[in-house]
This record gives sequence, structure tokens and C-alpha cells, in this order.
Amino acid sequence: MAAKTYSGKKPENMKKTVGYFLSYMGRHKRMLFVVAVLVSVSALCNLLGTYMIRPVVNGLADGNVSTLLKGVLTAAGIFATGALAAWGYSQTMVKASQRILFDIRRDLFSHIQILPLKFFDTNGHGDIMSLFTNDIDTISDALNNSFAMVIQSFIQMVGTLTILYVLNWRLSIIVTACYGIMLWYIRFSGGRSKVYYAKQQNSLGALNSYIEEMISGQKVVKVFNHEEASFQEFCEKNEALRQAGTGAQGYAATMVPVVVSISYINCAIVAVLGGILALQGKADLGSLASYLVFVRQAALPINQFTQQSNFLLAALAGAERVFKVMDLEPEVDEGKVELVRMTDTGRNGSMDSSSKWKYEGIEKEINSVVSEGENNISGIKETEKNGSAKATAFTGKEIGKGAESKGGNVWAWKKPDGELVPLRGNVRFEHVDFGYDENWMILKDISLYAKPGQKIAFVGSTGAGKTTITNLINRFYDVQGGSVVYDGIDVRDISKTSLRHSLGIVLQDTHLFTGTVADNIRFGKLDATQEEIERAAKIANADSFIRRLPQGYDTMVTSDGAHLSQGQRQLLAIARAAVADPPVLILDEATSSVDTRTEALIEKGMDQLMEGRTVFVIAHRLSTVRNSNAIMVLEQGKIVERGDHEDLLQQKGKYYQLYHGMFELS
Ligand SMILES: Nc1ncnc2c1ncn2[C@@H]1O[C@H](COP(=O)(O)OP(=O)(O)OP(=O)(O)O)[C@@H](O)[C@H]1O
Repeated sequence: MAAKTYSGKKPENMKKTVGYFLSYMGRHKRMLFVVAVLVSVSALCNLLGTYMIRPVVNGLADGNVSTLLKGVLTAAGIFATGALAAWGYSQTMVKASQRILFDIRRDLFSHIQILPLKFFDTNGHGDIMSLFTNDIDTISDALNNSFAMVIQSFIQMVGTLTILYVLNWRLSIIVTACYGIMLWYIRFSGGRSKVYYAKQQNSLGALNSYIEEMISGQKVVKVFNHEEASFQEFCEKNEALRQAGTGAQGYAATMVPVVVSISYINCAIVAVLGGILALQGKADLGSLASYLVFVRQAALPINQFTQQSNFLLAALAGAERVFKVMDLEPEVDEGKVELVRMTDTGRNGSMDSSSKWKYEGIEKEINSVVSEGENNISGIKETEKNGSAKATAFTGKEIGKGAESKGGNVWAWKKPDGELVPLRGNVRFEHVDFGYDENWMILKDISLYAKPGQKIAFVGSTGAGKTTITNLINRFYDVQGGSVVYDGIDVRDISKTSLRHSLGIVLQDTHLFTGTVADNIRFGKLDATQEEIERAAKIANADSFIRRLPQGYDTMVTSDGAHLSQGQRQLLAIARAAVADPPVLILDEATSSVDTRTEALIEKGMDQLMEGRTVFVIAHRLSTVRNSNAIMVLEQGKIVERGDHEDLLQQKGKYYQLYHGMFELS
């Protein structure tokens, strides 16, 4: 069996980490108290049992059978009690440690859920995963093994030394010197293996990342015939790991044999000297026999105590990383404005009477806006110079759509004072400044206006800030200057859950979860019925391909939908947004090349989804750009041109160049 090595990791803030750790242990203090008692009983029984050798041997030497028998039976009883206590504490410890781990995992996961997106943007997925795997594993190991062992070995170590001095203090001076040498060697080899262990961890990390990279990039490796070169590089990394592993395990492996050898030498010296004392009548045979057994078995608790307390330290270092994440500030949400469904609240009478009254007011308001819009249906061509978007037709029909979703639900924003504002999907950016880092602004003085039912497209070179703008609408990040206003309310005043509930987002990278196709669509609205799911799939143009799958809507999706094509995954993502039926949509168009038929399907799906909603689209396709109400051309975080397709072409500026560049490319 490979020797376990010491990682050399220690918590940076021992007091705080131990305090945190104790608070978790404190939740199961009764169990841990039982463990502590049983561990002590087991350790004391070991000591006492060994001590019982003394009356047994003396009984033998005196030829006194009854003393001998009594001694043997008592020793057997003590050892049996010790064994029972050991069984009891190990079982209780397993239960306690599993509960502690359950609590830590639950709290870590739930805390990670409420951390701001910035946490995920600044920490690699691997690092976050390693909290749940490596760090929690180390804590688990320590709780399952080291915790009880440290207590037991400490009691046995102190107890053994005390008994040794009681039995014979002269011999005990030699024994203590030998223990000193043992401790020195344990520390020395632990220190050496620590250096190699760090190297081993680095080499292991490098090898694992390399394997992961090569396996996920296997297609590219094969396309470029890179197999031989990739194998060579693997061998180099494998060799580095072999060398570091040999050093780390080599030193660790010497620890036990060296300690045991010192203990043998110790025993031999004590046996000779003790024998002389016995011959001189200065010690009885029984004492010498039990003394020798104590000396022989003392090496074990010393070794165990040093090793296990090191593992405990390493576990605390792991726990510290976990607790640090738990200490991170959760996503702040001071928004008090909530989204309410009028069909559920006002109509069912669960809302207070003043709100209900206002709800009726909203219906009147919606109707009046609808008729107002209908009067202007010829199309308002509104140009807001100096910062605001140039917007086109704004029809009453669209307002009606914004307030009443396809599912027949009427939604409204409920302000803290009970005032209700109809949900329409009116979004306005007013002189917005933003930077991920406060010292480096990404967006500068962005102003735009999207009226309900309009489609606003963002175009511009990579890194211009298109995605960043959409990140501000759903409050993944908050603006640093200016404001984003939704239906006349500053988004910072809206509760994040409500805000995100009212926004549908289709990202470029579709992520599918393990579950059925229907479950994956239902992700957009957890209480969606089968009819709603199928209706959404039809809107997204996904229904026909889903029906062709082996189990239709019940087909299992695994490994992020690996068995589905890129286009099919995209269609499911559109269906997911469709089932949520939000008044505002944010679409990050897929750039990945799919065949033209699928692209046409996706395009049709997107178009059907966009119908009647306010849409922000990060456009990569000409068709999307062309039929947008307004196109924002971004460059280095600034809107450099705005207008509809025709206007922008006439301007012969950036858009004109981009459009012709794209045109030539296609
Ligand atoms: N989470 C982040 N933390 C720090 N900087 C970021 C983050 N996300 C984006 N940036 C930076 O912000 C700038 C704008 O990025 P953004 O993703 O908005 O560009 P984009 O126009 O959407 O580009 P693309 O078309 O390539 O997706 C870039 O300089 C980018 O490096």
C-alpha cells in the first residue's frame, strides 16, 4: 500500500478556520461527545490491557494459577471493552462526519448559487469544482480517519509515557531519548516529502490538464495528425510525475520502517538493562514484561499522532478555501419592485384591495394605450438625436402584447407602495458607463431606447462591448454611471429574480442539462404543462425534430446534449426561451456554422420567438440586422452609428463597411 504523504498545506488563518469548522462540528456535538468518550475508553483500555501483562506474568512466575486466571480474564474483559468502544466510535464518527460533510456541501452549493456572476467570470470552473472534489474529500478523509485517531493516539502517547515512568523511571530516560530521535526523523522525512509532494501535485495537475485538453481536442489532434507529438508531450509530463511521485512516496515510505527499527533498538536496550535490573532484584518480571510491550507499542501512537495531525492541518487548509467562498458577499439585491401575475393575484383576489383597484386601473391604461397606438398605427418615425436610439413604429398592438403574454397572463411591476406598472418591455439606457474593473471602462456614455415590440441589433467588432450591454439589462452587472430603465423603473430598483423572470435569454453556448428533452425546455418555466412545452417547441421550430427522436419529448439528454447536433441544441434553447414567454428577449446569435437548412430553421424559430417582443440581439446574420428597427454599431464601448439598415447604408460609415465586408465574405 502506498504511504500517505503530507501535503504541507496549512490554513492561513488558523483561528478563524478552526472557529468555522467547530461551528459545523457543534451542530452535531452530541454525536461528537459520544465519539470523544468512546475514543478515550478505547485508548485507556489499550493502556490498561497492556498493563495487565504485569499481574499475569507475576502470577506465572509465582505459579499462582488463580492470580494468573484472574489477570487473563480481566485483560480479556478490558480488551473486549476497548474493541467495543473502538467499533462504537468509528460507527458514530462515520455518521457524524457524513452529516458534517452534508451540511458543508449544502451550504457551499447554496452559497455559490447566490454569488454574483463576477465570481464565475473570475474563477475557473476547475477551481470551483475542486472545492467540491479535492477540498471536501480532504475534509472527509480527516473527519473519517484523522479526527478520532489524533485524540486516541494523543491519549495513548501521554498515557504510555506516564505508565513507563511509573513502572521504571531510570529505563524511561533511555526510552524518552529514543522517542526524541523518532520524532526528529518523522519531522525530517515529513519535511522532505513535503517538498516532493508539492512537485508531485504540480506535475499531477499539469498531466491531468493535458489529458483533459487532448481528449476534448481529439478531433483536432486527428485532423492535424498530431498523435505522435501529443504522445511525446504526454510521456514527458508522465515522467515528471513519476520522478516527483518517487521522491514524495520514497521519503514517506521510509518513515514507518525507520520508526519501527528505532523502536526495536529501544526494546533491545531496555530488555538488556531491564533484565540486569530484574536479576539484581530491582524490578519484578511482570513489570519488565509489560514495560517492554509498552515500549514496543509506543512507536505507533507517536507516528500516528504526527501524521494524522498533519492530515488534519491539510484538511483545515481545504476547509479554509471552502469557508472563504462561503464568506464571499452574495449578489446584492436591493430591488424592491416585484413582478406580479395579475391573473393569479388580482383576479383571484389574493392581492390587497388597493392593489386590485390599481389593477383595474392598469386594464384601463392598457386599453387606452392600445387605442392611442391604433390611432397612430400609420407609424411614428421618431428620431431622438443626441444619444437615444432612433426608433420606428410603435403600435398599440405591440403594447397590448407586452402587457398580456401569449399565455394570456397579464403581468405588472408592483412597487413597494403597491402601485402597479404594466409590464410592457420598454427599455432605456441613459448615459450608461460601465467597466468590469472600475479603472477600465468598457462602455462609455451609452444611450438607447427600445420600445415594446422593437428589435434592436448590436453589431461591431469582437470585444466592442455587445455582450456587456446585455449583461447590464439583466443585472449580471450593475452600471457605474447613468441608468438602465425598464418600463420607467430603474432596473436597480427591481428585484433580480423578477427582472430575470421577465427577460428571456438565448445564449450562443447552449447548455443542456441531464434530463428529458421536455425537462430541458421546462427549464424556462418550471411549472410549464406538456401543452405549453409543445407549443413553445412549435414556435421554436423544434417540434418536428423532437418528434423524430426515439422517445420524442421523453428522450433523455445527457452529457450536455452530446448526441444532438449544434442546430438542434440551438432550437431547444429557443424553445426554452419561448416557454418562458418573456416580454423582453436577449439573443446572442449563434456563430457556429450549421448547414443552411438548419440555419433557416433556427432563423425561422428565432423570428417566431421575437414576434411582438422587445428584442436585443447581438447580430451575426445579415437578415437579423436588416429587419431590425434600430441597429447600434459599437466600437470600443461606444455607439458610433445608429439607425435602421437603409439609413446606415446611406451614411456610408462603419456599418456600410461592415455590411459590405460581410457581404463579400458570404
Ligand atoms: N467578465 C469579464 N471580466 C472582465 N472583462 C470582461 C469580461 N467580459 C468581457 N470583458 C471585456 O469587455 C470587453 C467587451 O467584451 P464583450 O464580451 O462585451 O464584447 P463583444 O462585443 O460581445 O465581443 P464578441 O463579439 O467577441 O462576443 C472586452 O475587452 C472583454 O475583454
